[in-house]
This record gives sequence, C-alpha cells and structure tokens, in this order.
Amino acid sequence: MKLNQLLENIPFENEKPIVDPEIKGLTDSSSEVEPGYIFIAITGYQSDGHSYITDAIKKGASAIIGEKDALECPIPYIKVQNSKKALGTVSAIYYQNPSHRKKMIGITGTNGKTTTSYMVKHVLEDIGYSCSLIGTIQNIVNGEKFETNNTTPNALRVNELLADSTDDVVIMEASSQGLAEYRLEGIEFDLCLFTNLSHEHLNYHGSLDNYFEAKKQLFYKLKHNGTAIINVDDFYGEKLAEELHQKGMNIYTFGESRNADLQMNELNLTHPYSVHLKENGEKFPVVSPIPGYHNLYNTTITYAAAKAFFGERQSIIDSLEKFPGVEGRFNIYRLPNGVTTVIDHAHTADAVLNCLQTASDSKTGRLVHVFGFKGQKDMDKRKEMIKISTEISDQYILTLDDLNNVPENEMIEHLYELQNEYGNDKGKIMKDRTLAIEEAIRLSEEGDWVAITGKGHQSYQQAYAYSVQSDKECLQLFLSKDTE
Ligand SMILES: CC(=O)N[C@H]1[C@@H](OP(=O)(O)OP(=O)(O)OC[C@H]2O[C@@H](n3ccc(=O)[nH]c3=O)[C@H](O)[C@@H]2O)O[C@H](CO)[C@@H](O)[C@@H]1O[C@H](C)C(=O)N[C@@H](C)C(=O)N[C@H](CCC(=O)O)C(=O)O
Ligand SMILES: Nc1ncnc2c1ncn2[C@@H]1O[C@H](COP(=O)(O)OP(=O)(O)OP(=O)(O)O)[C@@H](O)[C@H]1O
Ligand SMILES: N[C@H](CCC[C@H](N)C(=O)O)C(=O)O
Repeated sequence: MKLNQLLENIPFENEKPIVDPEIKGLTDSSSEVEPGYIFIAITGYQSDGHSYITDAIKKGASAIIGEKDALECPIPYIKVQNSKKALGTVSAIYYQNPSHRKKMIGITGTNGKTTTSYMVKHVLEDIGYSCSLIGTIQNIVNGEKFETNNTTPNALRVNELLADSTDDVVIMEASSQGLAEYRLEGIEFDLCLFTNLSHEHLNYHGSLDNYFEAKKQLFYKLKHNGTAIINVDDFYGEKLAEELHQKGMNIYTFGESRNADLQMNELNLTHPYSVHLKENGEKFPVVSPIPGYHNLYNTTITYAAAKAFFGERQSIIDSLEKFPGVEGRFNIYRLPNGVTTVIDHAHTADAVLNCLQTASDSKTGRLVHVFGFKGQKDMDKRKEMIKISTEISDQYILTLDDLNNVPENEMIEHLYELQNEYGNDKGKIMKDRTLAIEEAIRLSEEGDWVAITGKGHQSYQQAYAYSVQSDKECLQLFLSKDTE
C-alpha cells in the first residue's frame, strides 16, 4: 500500500510528503521496524517512541508518524495531533477495515466483561457461529489461543487479530483505558453491550463521570444499523440508554426495571440461580450456569446478545445452562473436610459484595475471606472492599496481591492502616498469600466457605517474593477433586 493511501483519513499538521513510498508494514515498536515500514512514534507512560525515530530510520523505515516536531527527518515525517489515534486510523486502513467485514460485538462495563464474553461465545458457537474472542484472559482467533497483556490490546494488534480472523463473529472486551487510549480507533461494532459501572480505575480517570465518558465512547462506534444492549438497573446504564435513545440510536434494554425491553423477574438467589425473563409480553425461566445475583445479569445480557444474532429462544436457554464457566470467576472447589472454597476475580467493591453475598447465601457455617490489592491501582476502592468484607464475612485475612512494583513494606503498611481504620478485630494480615489461604482453610470446618478474591485466573504475582503460585495452585494441596 502506498503512503498517501494510508494517510487518507489522517489530518496532519505539516506539509504533505512529496514522495509516496510503498509501505510494507507498520509498527509502533522500534524493535519491530523492518525495511519499508512506517513507524508510529507514541508517547507512552514508560518511554517515548519519538526517542526511537533514529533507530527506526536506521532499520529502514520508509516514513514516520509522530506528534512532536521532527528535526531534520530524512524520510517523510507526518506530524499528527495524537499518535495513538493515528495508530488506530492507519492500522484500520492498512488492514482494510477488518471490523467492517466482521460481525463485531463489543462489551464494556466495570464488572462482567470477561464472563459475558465467554458466555456469548459459548452460546453463539452452539447456535452455529464461529467466534473469535479478544479479552483479559487471552485472545482466541480461528481456535488458536494467544497470550495478552491487555484486556483491549493496542489498535495495531486489534486490527491484526481481526484481519487474521476467519471466524464469523469477533467478541471483544472494551476496557475504559483501551477506549481512552484510542485502542479501538477505527473499529466499528454491530452490537455493544453495557454491563454496569461502579468505582474502579479512578486513579486513571479521575472521576466516575470521566470513567463513564470513556466507556460511553464504545457506543459511538456502533455501525449504522448496530444495537446497544444496556443494563438499565445501573445508574450509568440508564443514563447511557437515555442519551443514545435521544440520538435516535437502536437500543435494547434489560433489567429488573419496569421500563426494560427485556425484563428480569422472579430472581431466584439460591441454587440453581434463575430468572424469569419477560420479552414481548411472554415470560419464561432461564437458569444461570454460574451462581450469584450478578451472574443473572451476565446470563440475561448474553440471552439478549444471542437473540440479536437470531438465536432461537429455547436453544439459547439450553446452551446457557451448559456453559462451563470461566477460569477464576466463582470457581468452586469442595475440600474433603466439607469446606467449600471459591476463587473469584472480584477486585472492585461491587464485585466483592456480589461474590461474598453469594458465598454467604450458600454457606451453612462461617465465611472466611482472603484478599489483597494490586499495587498502583485505584487506592480509594480499598476501604470499601474492607468495609464490605468486615460486614459480610465472619473473618477475613488481608494478604498481598500483585505488588506491581510497589515496595512490599509500603503495601503492608497500607494494609495495617486500612485494617485499623475500616476493619475490625476479626481481620488479620498475612503477607504470604499461600500461607493466608492455608490459614483460612485451617480456620474452617464442615459447612464453612472460604472466598479467595482478587486474582482469579491470574497465575503470576508481579514483583512478589513470597509466592508465585496461582490461587488455584495454592488450593491443590487441599483438593480431592476438581471443580464442582
Ligand atoms: C498505562 C498503559 O496503558 N500502558 C500501556 C502502554 O504502555 P506504555 O505507555 O508504558 O508504553 P511505553 O513502554 O511507554 O512505550 C511507548 C511507545 O514507545 C515504543 N517503544 C518503546 C521502547 C523501545 O525501545 N522502542 C519503542 O518504539 C513502544 O512500542 C510504545 O509504542 O501501551 C502498551 C502497548 O499498547 C500497553 O500494553 C500498556 O498497558 C499496560 C500493560 C497496562 O497495564 N495498562 C492498563 C492501565 C490497562 O490498559 N488496563 C486495561 C484493563 C483494565 C481492567 O479492566 O482491569 C486493559 O485494557 O488492559
Ligand atoms: N455483572 C456483574 N456485576 C457485578 N459483578 C460482577 C458481574 N460479573 C462478574 N462480576 C464480578 O466481577 C469479577 C470479574 O468478572 P469479569 O472478569 O467477568 O469482569 P471484567 O469486567 O472482565 O473485569 P476485569 O476486566 O477488570 O477483569 C467476577 O469475578 C465477579 O466477582
Ligand atoms: N485486569 C486487572 C485485574 C486486576 C485484578 C486485581 N488483582 C486487583 O485489582 O487487585 C489488572 O490487571 O489490572
């Protein structure tokens, strides 16, 4: 593809290049530049791509896109206002707008994106579609699994994955940071799903309203005839539905709210968790494959998405019931001594509340809770999480999560501060997560539940000297059999 063709939709701030080289590839990483590539210089959080322009030129780059003034660049230098945005635009053009050729589903919200994406994949596959998935745990394209660092990868990677996909549908988690960082620039969706919005990532967004503004952007990426599926029991979901409705966009709402298009009634909050859905005046029961009030919402949003893909009602309901669950999302393990343990990725106050409430409703004895906080993440949510644990669990053990480069002493000190201010005398602090899990089990007896939250599927602990085991590996010692 020629440079000028690639720059078609890019408003650049300097002179149009007079040469028009053939572009053989594109990258924002100097280490990946090959002869004929265009290098997009991005100002990141750790380093600045603009400092690698000379490197990129040495490696044979044919053109550079950047947002800073270029000093004497021997190859075309295209100055743009925002390199991250430009990366999205050129990636989409280079790969010939793969999202326009696919059925695209985007899922956003504070909690439930991963669970919903796997549920939707499961049901759509059952009703005959092949699906790619891009999300927190991994990316899956044409049945092949790829590791990922981000929930929403950068724009170049997103386009590469979409272009490689020969699947009918691509299901994507859209994180608020991903949206704010233009990782979905140039991508369009057929369906956009809104699960909920609560306190999270405020260290990044500054306020809940800014966080919502970031999430909202997903819905302005809907294709002309696309539909937004929105949880209107959520305050921000209702706000979003109102705004999109006023703009004349297609929306389909769900929730317990009387105004919802798909109404949730008669929620059964004991095993088997179920809900009666009311659609066009008809009411029918749906069983949630995973326990918990919150999973009734994930089940309902999945039903709505599958209906939008012309799924037949009973087939969707049957498929949902057979959903095997998601790694690290309310995974139950029963120990030989009659103690039930649950591993869950809850890392927001709302998620902890849902997880502990579900465990508490199921226990016949006590509930012990083991949890910690990832370093460098929103610190404000920590007190809420401790307050909830103090209220619902019978005993909690605060332990280390990923330190994420925060010095261990600093994190432990903060745990003590939080414990003193918001905890109670039932709480204790044990820095070794493996020992904390062992202690929780030691403290428990038949009928008791132990909830281990925060990490879920994650099998690594960054910069953490004590344990490199996943929560599930810690449990192995105590297990007689696998997941229930
Ligand atoms: C804070 C943040 O968003 N960081 C993202 C960002 O990294 P960065 O800004 O540190 O990048 P950098 O290392 O400074 O590099 C800047 C540029 O210089 C280039 N470079 C760098 C070095 C070099 O030798 N040559 C070179 O060209 C890099 O390729 C890059 O283009 O760009 C990277 C590549 O796209 C992302 O992987 C990385 O996400 C990190 C891992 C991250 O933790 N992000 C979090 C905040 C995040 O986005 N989380 C959400 C999910 C949240 C949730 O729901 O819990 C997500 O979508 O993942
Ligand atoms: N619909 C929901 N409402 C509230 N809490 C939920 C919901 N679904 C899941 N949760 C809770 O949130 C945790 C994370 O779920 P999930 O991974 O599906 O969400 P996510 O939005 O992908 O989160 P993240 O991207 O931050 O990992 C679960 O382990 C559970 O405790
Ligand atoms: N996707 C999130 C998950 C963090 C989970 C958790 N361990 C915490 O916040 O405490 C991240 O990697 O930032």
